[in-house]
Amino acid sequence: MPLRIEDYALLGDTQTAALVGRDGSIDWLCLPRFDSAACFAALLGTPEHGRFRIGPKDPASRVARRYREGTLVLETEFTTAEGAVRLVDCMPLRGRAPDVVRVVEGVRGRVPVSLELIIRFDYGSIVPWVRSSGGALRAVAGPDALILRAGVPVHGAGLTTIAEFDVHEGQRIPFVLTWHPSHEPPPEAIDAERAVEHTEAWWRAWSSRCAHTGPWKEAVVTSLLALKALTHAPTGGLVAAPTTSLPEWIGGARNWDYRYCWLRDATLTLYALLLGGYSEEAAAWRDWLLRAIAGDPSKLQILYGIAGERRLREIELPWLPGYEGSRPVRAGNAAVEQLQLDVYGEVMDTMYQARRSGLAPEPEAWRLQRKLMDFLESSWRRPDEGIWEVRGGPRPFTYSRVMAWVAFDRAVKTVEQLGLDGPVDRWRALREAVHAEVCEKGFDPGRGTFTQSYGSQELDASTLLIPLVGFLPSGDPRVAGTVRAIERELVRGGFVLRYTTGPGRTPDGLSGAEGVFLACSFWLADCYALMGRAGEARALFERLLALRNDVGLLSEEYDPGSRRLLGNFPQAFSRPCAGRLRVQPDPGPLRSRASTIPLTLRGEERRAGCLRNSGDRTSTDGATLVPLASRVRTKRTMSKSPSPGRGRPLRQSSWRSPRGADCPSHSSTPVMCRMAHCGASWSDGSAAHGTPRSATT
Ligand SMILES: OC[C@H]1O[C@H](O[C@H]2O[C@H](CO)[C@@H](O)[C@H](O)[C@H]2O)[C@H](O)[C@@H](O)[C@@H]1O
Repeated sequence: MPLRIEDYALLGDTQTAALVGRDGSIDWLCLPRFDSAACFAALLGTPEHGRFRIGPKDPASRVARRYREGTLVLETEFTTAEGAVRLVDCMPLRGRAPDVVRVVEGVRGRVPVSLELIIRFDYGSIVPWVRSSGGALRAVAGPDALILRAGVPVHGAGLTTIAEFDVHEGQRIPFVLTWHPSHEPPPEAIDAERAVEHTEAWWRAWSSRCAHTGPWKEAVVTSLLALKALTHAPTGGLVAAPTTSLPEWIGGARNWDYRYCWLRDATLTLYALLLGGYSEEAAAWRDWLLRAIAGDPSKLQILYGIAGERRLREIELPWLPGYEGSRPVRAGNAAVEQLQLDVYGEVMDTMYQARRSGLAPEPEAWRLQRKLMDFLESSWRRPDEGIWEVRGGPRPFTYSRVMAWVAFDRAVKTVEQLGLDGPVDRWRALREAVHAEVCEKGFDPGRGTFTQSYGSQELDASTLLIPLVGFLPSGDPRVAGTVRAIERELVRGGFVLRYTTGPGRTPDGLSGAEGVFLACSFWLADCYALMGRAGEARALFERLLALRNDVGLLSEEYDPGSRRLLGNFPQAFSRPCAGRLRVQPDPGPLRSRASTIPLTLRGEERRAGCLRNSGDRTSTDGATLVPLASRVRTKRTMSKSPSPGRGRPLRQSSWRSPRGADCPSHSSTPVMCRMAHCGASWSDGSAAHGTPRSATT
């Protein structure tokens, strides 16, 4: 049985990611990309579906984990009756091939350690042929090959690779697992120790550029590191989460594949990165966006594959029993076929913010945006599937139309403020028409709240975004009424449901319940801050931070009853981002609004994690709005750099540190080296024990 979701930590190389449990087991890994089939899928089944565990042979009395500061290099320390060992895990930034590097360090005493490697390609379904080759172990099936270079002898037992060895104080034993296409020769070995050093230095150089100077710095940096790990460096795409089918309710069927790029999720993430000072990632995502959506505007999708692929056919993987029995396990996502009108607002706002941030203009972008606006002009009244991607049929969702307003508003502002050319009077008129219709049909005057869709009685937490996108000011009584209604009807255990499920409730076409939605809970905190309710904003924000696991990660949802994280993990949507709230740790008593500033909120920060308020002015909330460009760093020098430890160029760019020095991971000379191999001969599964081959590296 897999561990609790919160017991996993993330490793990543900005092309794919692994989840490592507190027990030292990598239970989830897709290679070579986030959306490739998993070679370790124990997370959604049993160890027999693939995992790579290194840990003490006997039960540990204590397990402590942490990322090395400012990095995604994970240390897991196990204390046993015999002493203590530390497992250092990372995925080096990729050169030619993806690697997982694991180093066991003896901390105290002499600790018996066991290794178990179960490779099952294609989501736990294929047992590979395994051969010893050149002192390494090579597992092959179909297009995939994995090679293990181990610092101790390993051997086969049944369908598993195992090793048992003692680790004494001061000893260090390396392991490197490398994927490559099976038709190609294995990549050269890397030096595990150098790779750890370089990976650490790379992440530290990246995180040291964080522009956030306010409170909760550690939470912000961890959040940004996770977001960076969810970006796909070669294309600039950004996945919603690196997992599929972690359930929104234990035992339930609301299990979805998030290893793709949602325009919505990526847009929200982009703001967090921009606010953190990471304009290169923002530019890369803007370019990804323009490539992905190029073409006929009526063909705009709400999500794409990592490189902009359009077909993401949803299938079930019936051989996987699912996380704690939560079936079905799905790959692909049928939401790709849906109309979700909010996406147009998200795209228009992203492009508007990008221009205001000083990102180099992209000549084709405005032409494309104008086409999108033409499409929206004729389509904004169409029923759609909405932000929550309901599967119960299209409806006139209120939030979708709020975002149509955002699209027209940002089009107008792009002309007015940035001097681009367009039918601004027509867009102004449309903006007004949408606003009037939403306020008339999406608002229930009897209850004083915006509703989920026109004429519906249901509430929806997406309407919390109304003041955050600038549709109405936070002082508007309709906003206050909506916040009150949501507090009354959608709050559970202090957090926010996106809507209520069950018979007669939101017709989402799905059965079963779900947890509270963490992004919506952050939005409520944002609303409190905007409304001058600083104490409540801070309290909710800190309650949300307290839900992060021991290494600072959040999933999509949470069950306040069982106190467990739920849903895909870690989820980009759920990040406390840089500057989400700039509530001072202790603001003292609130003063009247519109007087002096009770909360140190800046305009772009007020929109952190969601779309920014649109004006550059002093708001009626008494918060100072500061142009985004004033906080975003200028583009840095980018250079080609060597691969950590393997002597091949990295495909991605490196950065200079804030102080101008080269990132140490890229300025040092690459080393060509090989690990000591055991040369053991054995097999995994049906393959015969192989004769050791000469090294192929
Ligand atoms: O609730 C049903 C839908 O759930 C998923 O969508 C959710 O995740 C998306 C990615 O984070 C997010 O953009 C969306 O707003 C969420 O509702 C799932 O991907 C859908 O297929 C499913 O219908």
